[in-house]
Amino acid sequence: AIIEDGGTAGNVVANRLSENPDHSVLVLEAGGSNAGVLDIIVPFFGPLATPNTPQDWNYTTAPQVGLNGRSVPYPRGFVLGGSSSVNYLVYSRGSKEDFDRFAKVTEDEGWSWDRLIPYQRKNERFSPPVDGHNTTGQFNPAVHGFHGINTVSLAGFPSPIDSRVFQTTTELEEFPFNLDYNSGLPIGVGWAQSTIKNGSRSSSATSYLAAEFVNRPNLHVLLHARVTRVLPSGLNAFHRVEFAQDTKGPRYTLTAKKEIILSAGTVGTASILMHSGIGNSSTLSALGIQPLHDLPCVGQEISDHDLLGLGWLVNSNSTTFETAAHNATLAAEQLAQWNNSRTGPLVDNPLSQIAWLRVPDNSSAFQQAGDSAAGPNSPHYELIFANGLLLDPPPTGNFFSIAALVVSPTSRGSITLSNNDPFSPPILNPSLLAPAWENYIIAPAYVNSSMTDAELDEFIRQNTGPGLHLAGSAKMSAKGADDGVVDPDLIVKGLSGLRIVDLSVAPFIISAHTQAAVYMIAERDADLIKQSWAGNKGKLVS
Ligand SMILES: Cc1cc2nc3c(=O)[nH]c(=O)nc-3n(C[C@H](O)[C@H](O)[C@H](O)COP(=O)(O)OP(=O)(O)OC[C@H]3O[C@@H](n4cnc5c(N)ncnc54)[C@H](O)[C@@H]3O)c2cc1C
Repeated sequence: AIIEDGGTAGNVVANRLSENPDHSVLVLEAGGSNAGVLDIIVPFFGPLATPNTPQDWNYTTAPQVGLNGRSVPYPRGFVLGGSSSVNYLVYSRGSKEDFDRFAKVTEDEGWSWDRLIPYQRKNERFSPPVDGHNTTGQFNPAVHGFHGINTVSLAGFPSPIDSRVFQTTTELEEFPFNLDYNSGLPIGVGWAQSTIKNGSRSSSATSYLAAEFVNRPNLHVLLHARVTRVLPSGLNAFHRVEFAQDTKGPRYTLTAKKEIILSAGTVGTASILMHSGIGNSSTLSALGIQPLHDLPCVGQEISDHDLLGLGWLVNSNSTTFETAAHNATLAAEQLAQWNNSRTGPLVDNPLSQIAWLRVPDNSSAFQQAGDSAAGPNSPHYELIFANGLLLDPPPTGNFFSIAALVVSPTSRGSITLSNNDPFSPPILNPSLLAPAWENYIIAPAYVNSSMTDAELDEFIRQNTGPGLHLAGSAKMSAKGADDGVVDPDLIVKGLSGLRIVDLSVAPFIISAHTQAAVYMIAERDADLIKQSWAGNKGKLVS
């Protein structure tokens, strides 16, 4: 099999398929190695890994109507491990209802929460935090996997805001305590869980392609290999892939004996499909691309979360980010501590608690826009609490920050091509904050603001950016459905030899950060692939 590409999902599939020595697997990854890149490895530096770095695709969105016409950077991992190598490490699965909705629209119970639990466990190796503190009361062991491949942990360095955030849960009933937001019932305030192993990032590259796996003789990884197209191999069959190192270099072609598995992420997968002639035939013809398979849903109805970061000046000098940002000697000491013993403030990503919340049931937003969440136990918005101002704090002052995200958006955007050159970036329109509903959700988080509604609206539009969880450019739908791009087994509708395994297949964006969902999707589909290759449809082969 040829797997394009070595991202979050791609490496899962590569690992699982190469468990069988009879399967030969090649991973083609456009970016370079994740090894030795400090901003990737050190959890606290995660937000520095993008944007505009060598490991970022460096996309910029089209002007966003909801953001007063602003275009904003849209990072995606351009490196082995894909976005799992550059993300902010939050591990959140979403609600049970999110996945039960997947099962309903695809008419495949296999995508339901209950049926995905074994795949959560195959992925997750829940491990103690590096400082070895007593984690009783910080998570629910009953809902975690302890023997998987990808390490998940709680914070390993205490923060002065910890007790204050949880004090709120005893004082204000709209912020209830939730022992574990990864139970399928996320509503409330809980301890953040993150993809951290012994004080370093755990990505799909460090876990699923760890030495014991990547050294298998039947697993090959080719870096700096940019897939330009998938090519037909017969009537309605695509088993060939074309790739190149750069725009002027030669194009190479390889043929997969079994399948090509496209895992280039929501942006990359839609782009490759369309450059291959798979998409809306009339739009592709107009760009000079020969249409080969009419699938108008490719690149359509994508969605992302909206993120608004806010900071408050505080009368404390113990905020983690500013103390180091204002003091180069301290920053060097922290890095030395991390280097020497994998302890200290750099062992964590810069957040300790997360709240997943719903707009009150009596909000007028429901009358105007309906309920965008997957169900009554799924959040509309999220608050992330952090002990400092993320990125470039002012030269003086200490801050507390809250990032607010709309996690059940109604807005839908698109990915389209601007020309027929596979090396040109696509036109990326996540349609952030477009319908009024998104503002209704973000605004209640700040009801105490002294701003007028109009001023608040303007502030939100000027300061909101992407949640970076873009999903749904190659949606799965029920077999035989008129819409969608892939069937529930993730094979491209109407074709053989071509499967898509990444977040592009999500029929809805989930109400959580998305890497855990990608791991679940990939683990399940790896099993489906093994079943179909074994010609043994009823039985799991793993
Ligand atoms: C900055 C940032 C912060 C985030 N923070 C979080 C977080 O804290 N928690 C969370 O859960 N989620 C977070 N996310 C989102 C999450 O990481 C992604 O949803 C998830 O990793 C997507 O997985 P994927 O397999 O669909 O795509 P990716 O992991 O992006 O993988 C796609 C891979 O395909 C490669 N590729 C693309 N096109 C080609 C081509 N033409 N040829 C060859 N290779 C190609 C890419 O280089 C990449 O390696 C964040 C994302 C970003 C970018």
